Amino acid sequence: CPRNRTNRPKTTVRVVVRCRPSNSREKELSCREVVTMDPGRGQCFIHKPTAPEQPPKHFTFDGVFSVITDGCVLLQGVTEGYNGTIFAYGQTGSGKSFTMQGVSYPPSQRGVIPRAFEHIFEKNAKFLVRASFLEIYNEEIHDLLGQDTKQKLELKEHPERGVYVKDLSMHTVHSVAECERIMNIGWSNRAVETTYNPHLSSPPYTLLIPTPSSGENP
Ligand SMILES: Nc1ncnc2c1ncn2[C@@H]1O[C@H](COP(=O)(O)OP(=O)(O)OP(=O)(O)O)[C@@H](O)[C@H]1O
Repeated sequence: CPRNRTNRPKTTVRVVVRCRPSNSREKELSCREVVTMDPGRGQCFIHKPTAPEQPPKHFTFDGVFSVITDGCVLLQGVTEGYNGTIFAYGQTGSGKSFTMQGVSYPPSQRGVIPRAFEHIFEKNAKFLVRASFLEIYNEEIHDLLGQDTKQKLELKEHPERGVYVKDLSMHTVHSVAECERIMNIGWSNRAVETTYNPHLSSPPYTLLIPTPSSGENP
């Protein structure tokens, strides 16, 4: 992507598309894959299966991935003191959770979150890291790491801190393993398993908020 002299991306918002392979249900239904990717050009092509002679529609993004990328560009900014957010957007079952969490084996399929944790705790990096994990479901906020995950939390605004969630628990983490432990607790406390649940009018949104601040990690 275009970069300035400090090697930071020029734009503050980058849109990256990831395409997942067909799952077993789609294979059983004999669904055809209609999306192809050109990661080199950051392009994504949609083919019309009923008219293969027609040129595909193409769309250009900041990045296009058929495999997981890491969050290092974002984390580089965070460790320099900037705020950063990864916003995973897509219809249910499109692969948001998989992209963020991934699987530990094969290593190429590890998610953005564990890769980002490793980047924060990599050799020589000294940060105090606290993490929160919340879910927004039916316009209610729940703390996935709180004592009572069913308790509704309130969104507040502070003149200096900005927007924050009142009483959201923060957990100090010292290692990648601790981050993974709390991430797993958070995932298991989610309200519902949403993939392929067409009856949900309002799907839940899950936010993991690691907060590095300068200073020794005690
Ligand atoms: N890149 C991928 N490679 C292999 N399997 C994938 C990939 N992406 C997603 N999947 C699989 O597809 C299924 C749906 O993915 P996932 O649960 O991440 O979707 P989602 O967008 O988070 O859905 P929801 O909004 O319903 O929570 C899962 O079984 C997941 O393992």
